Amino acid sequence: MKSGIIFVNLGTPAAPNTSGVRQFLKQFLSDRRVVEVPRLLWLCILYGIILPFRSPRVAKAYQQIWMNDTSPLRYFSQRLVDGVASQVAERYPNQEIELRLAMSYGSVSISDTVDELLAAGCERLFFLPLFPQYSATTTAAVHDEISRVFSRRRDIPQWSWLRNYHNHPGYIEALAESVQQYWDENGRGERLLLSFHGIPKRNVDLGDPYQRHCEETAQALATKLGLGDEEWQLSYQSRLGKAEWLQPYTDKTVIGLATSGVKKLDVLCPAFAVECLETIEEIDGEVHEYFTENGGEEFRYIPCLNDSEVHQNLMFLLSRSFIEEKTHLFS
Ligand SMILES: C=CC1=C(C)c2cc3[nH]c(cc4nc(cc5[nH]c(cc1n2)c(C)c5CCC(=O)O)C(CCC(=O)O)=C4C)c(C)c3C=C
Ligand SMILES: [Fe+2]
Ligand SMILES: [Fe+2]
Repeated sequence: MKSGIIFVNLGTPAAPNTSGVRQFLKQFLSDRRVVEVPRLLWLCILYGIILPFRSPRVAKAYQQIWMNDTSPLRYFSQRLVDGVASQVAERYPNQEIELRLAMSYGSVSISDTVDELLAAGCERLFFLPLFPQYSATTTAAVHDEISRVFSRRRDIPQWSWLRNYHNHPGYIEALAESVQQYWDENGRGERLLLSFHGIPKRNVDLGDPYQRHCEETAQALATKLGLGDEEWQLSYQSRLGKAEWLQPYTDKTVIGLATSGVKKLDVLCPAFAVECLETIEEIDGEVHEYFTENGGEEFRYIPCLNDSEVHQNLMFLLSRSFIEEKTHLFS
């Protein structure tokens, strides 16, 4: 029986220009899972302020980081999936398994990817959102889209998904290995800052487990690296709008560390499977500058897992339970 594995990332503009970014932001920020502000008020803010003013500014930022004719997010995600596909082909030579990358927003959509795999004869599908920590803003949005796609079909295939892997030993090990390798090559900073993408605090108050997942990832990684409480810190980045988001904020934390005399700071962004605008431009750009402007000397950004071998191995490991699952034998 032919199977399909669909890795899902957030999405990225089709082109690094104002119209490409506008189209991407429009789709992304219209999703009720992402923004829970009352609809009419939000549409006024989105169409009156965010789309006209933010799109050209963000387009410039994407131009700075665009690589190999695409965004780093798509580039590294695709290379990661290609690497896992090679491993799967090698380890399961007698099984027909197709691997694809799809995006929650922009192309290639989850809907087109499912259509393609079903047309190719896949009878079971596995979705693996590249969000280690569950949040309704990202993971549930993927689930909504999967449900929407199947709601239009009469014959729904056997399908499953991986909801989260924030404390999977393989994920913690992969992060620890990546940090340790960075330290082996560059020495250690005075402090390790673990900066996660933020969400509004209200979402957590209403039951989103994201903050707990981030804390569990951070604690497990610190334990794996043998770090004492004074040697690491957790913070939340990428706040948008005026409402309170999860605290402490990354920018304020970094300024605080610099002004309190930390000269050499290591920074890792564990919520991002691969490099993107929020890591390259925001963390290694803006936040990096805040550190040096306030007395810090070395801001050392540790890259995401990207398309590294440890990351490919982790994704292979996370896919294996689906590949070897026996439920399809009953159909
Ligand atoms: C409005 C609120 C936003 C929430 C909530 C949010 C949650 C969230 N996002 C990611 C991962 C990524 N976000 C990225 C870009 C991005 N995010 C928001 C807003 C929210 N994100 C915006 C407006 C943008 C676009 C850039 C900008 O205008 O600043 C990206 C990068 C995409 C790329 O192509 O590089 C990622 C990845 C997570 C994990 C998350 C909640 C847990
Ligand atoms: Fe985001
Ligand atoms: Fe941002």
